[in-house]
Amino acid sequence: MAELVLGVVGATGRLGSALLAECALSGVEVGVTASRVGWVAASQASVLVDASAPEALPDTVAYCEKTGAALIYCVSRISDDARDRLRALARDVPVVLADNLSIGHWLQMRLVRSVAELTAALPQRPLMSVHERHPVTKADRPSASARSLAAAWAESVPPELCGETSAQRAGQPVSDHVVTFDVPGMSLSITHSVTDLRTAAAGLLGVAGHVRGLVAGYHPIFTVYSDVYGGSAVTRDG
Ligand SMILES: NC(=O)C1=CN([C@@H]2O[C@H](COP(=O)(O)OP(=O)(O)OC[C@H]3O[C@@H](n4cnc5c(N)ncnc54)[C@H](OP(=O)(O)O)[C@@H]3O)[C@@H](O)[C@H]2O)C=CC1
Ligand SMILES: O=C(O)C1=N[C@H](C(=O)O)C[C@H](O)C1
Repeated sequence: MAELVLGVVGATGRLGSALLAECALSGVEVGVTASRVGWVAASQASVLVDASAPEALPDTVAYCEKTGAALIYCVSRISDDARDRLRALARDVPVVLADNLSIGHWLQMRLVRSVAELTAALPQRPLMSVHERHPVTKADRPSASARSLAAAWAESVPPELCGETSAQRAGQPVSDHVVTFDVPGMSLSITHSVTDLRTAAAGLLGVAGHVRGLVAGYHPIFTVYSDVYGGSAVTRDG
């Protein structure tokens, strides 16, 4: 298989620049960068990462269709129309939907599923709620990660046990996601905090080679991490 060459759409942004820095540290070639100013292609990317904004999707899809590059899509606001375009692209190339690239999010998702399994036979099952916090600069709400956490719980419990998802815009970069399980007289919370987007960039580079070798199709980042780092509790996250 050819060498991994990354393309980064949104290269001047918070996540994109963390990715470029991580590529420089690990010696991964970056063949394409893009921002609102335009696209710069020094060599053909085998994996394109879109860490930009919903408006970039047509150019991103066109690049992957033309070159066969796999796509890792990180933009957190995905309209129904965008989802349809991504699913259509996934007929031809691997498309990874990356709601949250931090390994901590993968662990938190797995813990939510474990709590669902462990509480299935309890006389009273907990109500789960999700709270997410991002800085005031985050454009959308609730976060993609918060929606995935709520969906993971909803897969295996009745609707009355699915509590609120709340969103707060305040505080430090980058994010907190807290899932809380309540039964009368007791609460259990599991918190995932990200303080530096380097963790997201490192998570992505850890699986980029694997993504390049995936078959065409729609692959949630949750399943990618489960494939690479083990375990079998695999369902959807997007
Ligand atoms: N999955 C994950 O782990 C994470 C996901 N995200 C998500 O990634 C996305 C980007 O976040 P963040 O880095 O904070 O955003 P920033 O606002 O810091 O950066 C946005 C980037 O996208 C570029 N851009 C905007 N519009 C276009 C366009 N039409 N064509 C090409 N490039 C464009 C900007 O270019 P310019 O400089 O020219 O404006 C800039 O490089 C968000 O949806 C965010 O929620 C963020 C962090 C982690
Ligand atoms: O915009 C961000 O910063 C982040 N967005 C992602 C999300 O919407 O879940 C992941 C992480 O929380 C950082």
